Amino acid sequence: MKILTAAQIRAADAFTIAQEPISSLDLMERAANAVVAWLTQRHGSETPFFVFCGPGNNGGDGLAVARLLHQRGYDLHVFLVGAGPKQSSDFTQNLNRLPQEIPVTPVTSASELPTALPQQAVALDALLGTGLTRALEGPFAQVVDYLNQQPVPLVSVDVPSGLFTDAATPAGSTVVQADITLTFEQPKLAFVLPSSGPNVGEWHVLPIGLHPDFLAQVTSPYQLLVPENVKKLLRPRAKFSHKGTFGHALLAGGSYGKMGAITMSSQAALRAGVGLLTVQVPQVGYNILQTAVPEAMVLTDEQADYLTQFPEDLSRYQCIGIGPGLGQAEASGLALENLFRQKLPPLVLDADALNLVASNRQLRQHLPPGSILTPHPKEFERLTGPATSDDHRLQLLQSFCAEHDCYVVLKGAHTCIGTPTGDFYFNTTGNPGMATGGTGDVLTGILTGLRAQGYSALEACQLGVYLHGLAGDLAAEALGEASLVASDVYRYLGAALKKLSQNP
Ligand SMILES: NC(=O)C1=CN([C@@H]2O[C@H](COP(=O)(O)OP(=O)(O)OC[C@H]3O[C@@H](n4cnc5c(N)ncnc54)[C@H](OP(=O)(O)O)[C@@H]3O)[C@@H](O)[C@H]2O)[C@@H](O)CC1
Ligand SMILES: [K+]
Repeated sequence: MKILTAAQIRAADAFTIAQEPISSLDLMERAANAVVAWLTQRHGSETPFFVFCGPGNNGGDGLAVARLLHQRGYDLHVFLVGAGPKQSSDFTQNLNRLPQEIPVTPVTSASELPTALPQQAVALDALLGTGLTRALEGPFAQVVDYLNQQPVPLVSVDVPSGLFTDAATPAGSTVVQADITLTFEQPKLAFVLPSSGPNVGEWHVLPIGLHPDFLAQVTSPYQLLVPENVKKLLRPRAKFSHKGTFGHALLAGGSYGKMGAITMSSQAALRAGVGLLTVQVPQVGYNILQTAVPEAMVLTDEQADYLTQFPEDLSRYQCIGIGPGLGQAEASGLALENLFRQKLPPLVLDADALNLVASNRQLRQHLPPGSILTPHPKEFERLTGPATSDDHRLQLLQSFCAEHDCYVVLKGAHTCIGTPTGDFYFNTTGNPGMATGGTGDVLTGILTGLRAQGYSALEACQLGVYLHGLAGDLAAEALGEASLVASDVYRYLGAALKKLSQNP
């Protein structure tokens, strides 16, 4: 699903109005109906709604929602901020359509607001949407501060007011802290970035029938990984297939005290469906691997406690995953240098393999093209230098992927896949329960397992990142977020694969 800029959404809106055709007022009515359908499914008519409207079309949406909720028997209170000469014509028409019984309070300062909203109420933020041109101040900022302090669910229409959708929101500015954001047709970039995402709360995309021709032809480097698209990547397993059909992966890593990491990667590669798995570990890992992962073949290093070599014949492997539990011994770095000089199958690099690459220019310069790197933000900044903002981080991601012709899976609440062509894919699965040691090792195993099966680097990233999060979601559903551990993620990988393949 494409993530569009405010300008592209305005163009989609204009195209739909001209081509469907539909009046802008009727399109607003459609948007309002979508919001009302969502709200009435979750809140009974005993819930009073307090609707805060700005002067533009976001405020117009709020007024239409208020009228439609009133028609369905809800108790409504409307507050207007900034109405006057600037109000849009659809706002004015919806204000005129508002039934007399709904109390309307114009607000020029916070002192005109009720001391506190009743606890059973829901507040609707329809102050400003995609038409925001500057940081909030005056009555807008006061009302937003007030709303952020109310002990009631705060639902933003389209965008939390004060949040810039596709540019950095100025530091320290006042922004609605929404519990829920109901956004129209397409998600916005600010929703998936770490500094603005928390303002959006839980967000839902409500389709409002913007013209499919426009949405099909508009281009965006930013995409969301959604099940409908990810599912298409899955390859069914044919009846006459055998273990050789599904590739042979090599995982290399582990060191004294860190054998769990490579063990979990191994489990995950197998659960991701790889045909054969060989694991290269230091001697200390031999018994551990053979016992914990009997399905894997194990090769041991000359060294007892850390890796100093890779197998000589690499031609039998369709993908090599390196890094989980590796440690940063100098000899391990040298082994990587030697490896990068060879003709190699596709690589997945994680954890200490990334730290070794970050601290060694040689390694960075000889990074094999087409590799997949899976850093968390700190590891990423070790590779690229510090990011000063979310936007800057995306720029660094784009230039790193282009320069090294590689794929970077930048881990986070909405993990972002960067590609050599400058595209970004944001994940939609996963939960805070997965912020626990070892989930990254599981991801490395999944990616290695998929890549070895013949999925392209981009396909493996999209499928792997989505399934990893989905497995975490299924595990959290069964066990709760707090108790979730990394091994739960690979244990639920089968269920995730099944769920994705059955997605309608
Ligand atoms: N996409 C779609 O298809 C559909 C979109 N729809 C809805 O339309 C919304 C976009 O509407 P919109 O363009 O009228 O902009 P909106 O956000 O209401 O604000 C503009 C007004 O605010 C003002 N203003 C700006 N910044 C300000 C500030 N900091 N402090 C104070 N004032 C500020 C600005 O005037 P300015 O002062 O900048 O000249 C102008 O008066 C969108 O989010 C969605 O809800 C649906 O109805 C149906 C279909
Ligand atoms: K809003």
